[in-house]
Amino acid sequence: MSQPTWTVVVPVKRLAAAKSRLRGALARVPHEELALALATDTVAAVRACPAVAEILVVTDDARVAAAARDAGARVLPDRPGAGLNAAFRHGAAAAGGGWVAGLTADLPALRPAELAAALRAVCAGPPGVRRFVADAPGDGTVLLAAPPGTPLDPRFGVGSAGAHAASGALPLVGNWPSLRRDVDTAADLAAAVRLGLGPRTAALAAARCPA
Ligand SMILES: Nc1nc2c(ncn2[C@@H]2O[C@H](COP(=O)(O)OP(=O)(O)OP(=O)(O)O)[C@@H](O)[C@H]2O)c(=O)[nH]1
Ligand SMILES: C=C(OP(=O)(O)O)C(=O)O
Repeated sequence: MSQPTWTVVVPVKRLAAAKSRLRGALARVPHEELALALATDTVAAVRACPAVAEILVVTDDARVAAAARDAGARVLPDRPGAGLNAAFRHGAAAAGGGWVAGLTADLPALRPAELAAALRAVCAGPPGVRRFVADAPGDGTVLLAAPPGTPLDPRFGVGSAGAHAASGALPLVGNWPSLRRDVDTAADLAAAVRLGLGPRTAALAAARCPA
């Protein structure tokens, strides 16, 4: 069987408001540069994943939109402007009915091979069932995936791993440290440094060690 090709939806908040818990994590690096680097490295890693046919970045930020287009993504406006899950639903609705995954934009250490392995595991799993990858601590979600004909039905937010499980999605259990390493805090950034950052975030971190 040939590998299905995926549409991956990546919502990104306006940079001025994004990643507020990370503010000040790299001394003298402007916060918006760091937030932009995280999203750019995430999108570049998705673009390098052979299972992915299209990336839909949902954002109202002009700098994010430009970087996303440069990295090969299609950009959608952040409609209806009602938060993260609404942005995921908007992207999924534009995806055209195939295999769809929602991914957070704060995965600067993401390795394309780990994303490919997770997407393969979805395809090999039970038909018609949504699957999710919990973040490294285990309570959040980095990836939610739905087969054709199954709504993505995102439940991202605090405690989203539990919310996704309660809504009928099944966890994926692979050893994918770079996929699970979302960066919300300075400590998360330090953990991502240890895994190996994408080039844009690495360039910022090289000058300034995270606290
Ligand atoms: N398009 C869009 N993306 C969002 C929205 N809210 C969060 N995101 C994105 O969703 C991903 C995960 O969200 P969080 O980790 O909570 O990121 P955040 O809200 O920027 O960070 P904090 O301010 O620290 O809570 C990040 O990549 C955000 O950019 C939203 O309202 N619209
Ligand atoms: C939005 C989420 O991410 P975070 O925990 O990074 O805020 C989530 O895990 O659903």
